[in-house]
Amino acid sequence: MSDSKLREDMCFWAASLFDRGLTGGASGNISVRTSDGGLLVTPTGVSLGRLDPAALSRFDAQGQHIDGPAPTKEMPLHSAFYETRTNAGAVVHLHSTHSVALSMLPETDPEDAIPPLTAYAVMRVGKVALLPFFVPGDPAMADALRGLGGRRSAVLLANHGPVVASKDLEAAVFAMEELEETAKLALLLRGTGAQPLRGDQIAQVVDKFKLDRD
Ligand SMILES: O=C(CO)COP(=O)(O)O
Ligand SMILES: [Zn+2]
Repeated sequence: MSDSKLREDMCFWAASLFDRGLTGGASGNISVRTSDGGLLVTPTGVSLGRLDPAALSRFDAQGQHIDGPAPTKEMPLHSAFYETRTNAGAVVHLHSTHSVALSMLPETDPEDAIPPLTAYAVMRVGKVALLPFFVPGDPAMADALRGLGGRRSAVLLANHGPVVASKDLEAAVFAMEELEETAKLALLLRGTGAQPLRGDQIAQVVDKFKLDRD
């Protein structure tokens, strides 16, 4: 995909996420792999609702900032995803309300923070690791992600928000939408006795769509 199309797509999806209330103010950030092995990254301190395609941060394949404004302060976290999941083509981080709420509940399983309630949660999100709280921009967040060895495509930062990596930007946005909707369902259903999918039902989905879920 051309650099200019990637820039347009980033602005389109960022505005779409912002307009749907999935992240507010100047929260959240996005990065996308370019065809030369570099990255296009949202600048720090900007609203995802008002990105300018001509004002994105650009990195080369060696990870050097080559032009555009200063990148998101979560660059170490984004880089850690690309390092550990070599087929990742995009990373999206938001402060979406229901996921943030779930990250604080004592019953949230740190190994499986977004329960497998629906087939699409299993297909698009998989198991989500809950990482501890870090101050935004702390490079220790990247070390915690590296500790997962690339086994998870999505993580939930405690008291902060979700981060998703996928093969391209559209897939990362779709996975993020599914993650947030599943977190919303989990909160709505709290205390009702509603059942997540059983192990054998998850296995059917994993088998049919040839997923990797360990
Ligand atoms: O969500 C954010 C920090 O976690 C937003 O930070 P940036 O504006 O630096 O991208
Ligand atoms: Zn954040």
